[in-house]
Amino acid sequence: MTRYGETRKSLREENLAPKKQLGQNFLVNRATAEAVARCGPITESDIIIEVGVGLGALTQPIANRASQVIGLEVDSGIVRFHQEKEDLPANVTLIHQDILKADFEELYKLSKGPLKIMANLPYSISNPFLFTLIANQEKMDWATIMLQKEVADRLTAEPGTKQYGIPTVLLKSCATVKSLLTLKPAEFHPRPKIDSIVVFIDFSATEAIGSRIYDRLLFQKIVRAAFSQRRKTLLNTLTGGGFFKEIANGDKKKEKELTRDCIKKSGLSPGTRAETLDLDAFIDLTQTFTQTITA
Ligand SMILES: C[S@@+](CC[C@H](N)C(=O)[O-])C[C@H]1O[C@@H](n2cnc3c(N)ncnc32)[C@H](O)[C@@H]1O
Repeated sequence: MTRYGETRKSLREENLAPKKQLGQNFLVNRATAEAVARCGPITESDIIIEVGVGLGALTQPIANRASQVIGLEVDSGIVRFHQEKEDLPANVTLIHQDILKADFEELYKLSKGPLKIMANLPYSISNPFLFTLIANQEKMDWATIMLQKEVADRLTAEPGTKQYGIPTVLLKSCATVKSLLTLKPAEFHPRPKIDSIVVFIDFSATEAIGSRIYDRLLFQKIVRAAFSQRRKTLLNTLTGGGFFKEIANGDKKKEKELTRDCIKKSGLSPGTRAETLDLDAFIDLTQTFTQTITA
C-alpha cells in the first residue's frame, strides 16, 4: 500500500472523512507532490510556511528541501491526527490556525523574515487568501499556490478580457505571477471537477513594484470601485466610490464633475470601462485623485 493509501485507511479508522466544506482534496501521488514542492524556490536554509497541511502530502517534500516548515491547518481533527500519529517530519511545526485569521506579523517573526508560502488551499478561499497576501505584501517574499484553473487564469489575464479584474490589477502592482504546472482531477482524493494550476507569485520582483510613487491604499480603493460593476462606465463606478464626498460637501453633481475631471486629467475617457485599463492607467488615476483630494 502507498503512503497515501495507508493515510487514507488511517483516516477512515479515525472517522476523518475528507470535508467538502474545507476543500479537502488531498494530493495522492508522491511524484506529483514532489513536482508541486519543486515549484517553490526552496533552499535548505529556508523556513517555509505551508498553509493547509491536510494529510501532509506536500509537507514531506517541502520539509526535505527546507530547514524548517511551519504548517498551518484549520481542521482540528487533522491536527490531532498528526499529533497522535507523529507522522510529520521532525523539522515540521504544526499549528492549528485559520490562515484568514492569522497574524502575519507573528508569521513573519516565526519564519525569521519575508514570508515564503506554499499552499494547496480550498478554492472557496482563494480570493480572500490572495487579498490577504496583497494586504501583507511588505512581509512577503514569495507564494507558490495551487488554484482552480479559472482563478489562476484571472491572475495572469490581460486588459480587455473577461478574466481581467481586481486580483489581476492588485497583484500586478506588487508581484509577478507565473503559471507553472497544471494538475488533472485524478491527482486528488476526492477528485475535484476542475483542473488546478500551480502559480508562483514573486513579491520580491522589483519590476512589479516599479518606480512610481502613489498612495497604495487609495489605489486599491479605486481598483475595487472601478470593477464594482463591470458593465458601468468608469465615471459612474468611480463617482459611486465616494472619493470626493467630503470636498463636494455632499453635492452629488459636484462629486461627478470632480470625478470626470480626474478621469480626463489621467488621459482617459469617462465612458470607458475598468476592464480596459492597464496598471499604469490605474496609477495615473490614483495620482490625479490624490492631487484633487489634497488640493
Ligand atoms: C486541498 S487540501 C490540501 C491538503 C494537502 N496540502 C495536499 O496537498 O494534499 C486543503 C487543506 O487546507 C485546509 N484548510 C482549509 N481552509 C483553511 C484555512 N482557512 N486555513 C488553513 N487551512 C485550511 C483543509 O482542512 C485541507 O487540509
